[in-house]
Amino acid sequence: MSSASSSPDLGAIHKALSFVKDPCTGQNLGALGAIAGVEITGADVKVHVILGYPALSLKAHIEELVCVAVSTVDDVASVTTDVGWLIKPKPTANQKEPLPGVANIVAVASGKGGVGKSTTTVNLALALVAEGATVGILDADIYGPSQPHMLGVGNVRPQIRGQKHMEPITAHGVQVNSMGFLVTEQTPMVWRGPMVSGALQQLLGLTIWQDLDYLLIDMPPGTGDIQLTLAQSVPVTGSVIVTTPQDIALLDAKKGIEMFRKVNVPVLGVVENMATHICSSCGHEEHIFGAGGGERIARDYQTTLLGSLPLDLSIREQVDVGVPSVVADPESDISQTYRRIARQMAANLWVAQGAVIPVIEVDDD
Ligand SMILES: Nc1ncnc2c1ncn2[C@@H]1O[C@H](COP(=O)(O)OP(=O)(O)OP(=O)(O)O)[C@@H](O)[C@H]1O
Repeated sequence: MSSASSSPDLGAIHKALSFVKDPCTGQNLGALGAIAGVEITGADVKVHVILGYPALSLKAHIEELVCVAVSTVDDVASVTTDVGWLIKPKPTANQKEPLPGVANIVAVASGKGGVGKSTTTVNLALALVAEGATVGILDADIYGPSQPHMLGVGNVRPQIRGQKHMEPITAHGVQVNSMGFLVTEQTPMVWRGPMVSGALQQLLGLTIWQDLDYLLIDMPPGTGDIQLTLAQSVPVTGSVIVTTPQDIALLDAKKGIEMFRKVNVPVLGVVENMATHICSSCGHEEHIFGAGGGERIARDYQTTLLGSLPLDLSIREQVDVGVPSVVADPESDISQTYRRIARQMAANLWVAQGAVIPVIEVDDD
């Protein structure tokens, strides 16, 4: 900083900002189009930053990075900054019309059943809310619809509006509707892909979603006809694959990645669930389902390992009573991991150009 008598140069400020990297994408804020404005009043500078993903827990950190960078410019006396976010709809490869009230649809899928896809979906949705987004969940897991139960509203039914429209149920700040309200325990067995996709489209279209930045779809497990038809029949903007590090689950997860690539839905990354277990008596850490699987699959398929969750009693207990970890214990390591994964997923969606997402350093904030 030099004399404050003359005004700082705008070009020099932008140059300084070009060295500020967004912690999630690793790209500079200027290249991301995130510098929404620079106001110079005498020697005072105000920088407006608008990110394309919710980043409440990174806000202060990014503001500091911006202030430090701009304060090195000649003739700057003071810097203030304001980091916000605006989540815009991304176009989809299948060019389906966007749903009213929904900016982006993210399908959460797993090849294998029982790997924790629904548990991960609900915690990621709540993590996105905690980071400052408006979020809904469509429970399309016809084999085991569990979202209303995991959100503690298993006994509530959506309100019908004007004969056929449904109001989603809101729980812990997330809007939710479920295919479980349409099916009996027997129906999934006899439904084929087109029938499921028809029911899903109906449910999606007839639910009055309120200004969602993200609608997460909890997909049925598997990579067959049903899942492929689902992925093609709605305007899906991105997908996330949940797997355990076990070889058999990884094999199925690969099929999931291939399925989404086939229909040109960007794979935003892989979440490794039940990666380790820490014994509650002796504290010994074990890789029950094997080690490094998520990282391998992400590397082999040029996608991102968004993060790993441990096999932890609290995760199971908290969804069982309808208060998932991110709400039950927001400051815990587990909740922070869900929030980091959610931010990275949303940031990857922001920069997604096509089916292949570059491998990105996940910043440990
Ligand atoms: N990280 C974890 N630690 C401990 N328990 C977990 C974890 N993740 C999920 N679970 C538990 O594992 C069981 C299966 O999880 P979940 O229902 O989320 O799996 P899913 O992949 O959605 O299953 P499905 O294939 O039936 O849809 C649940 O009882 C859940 O509470």
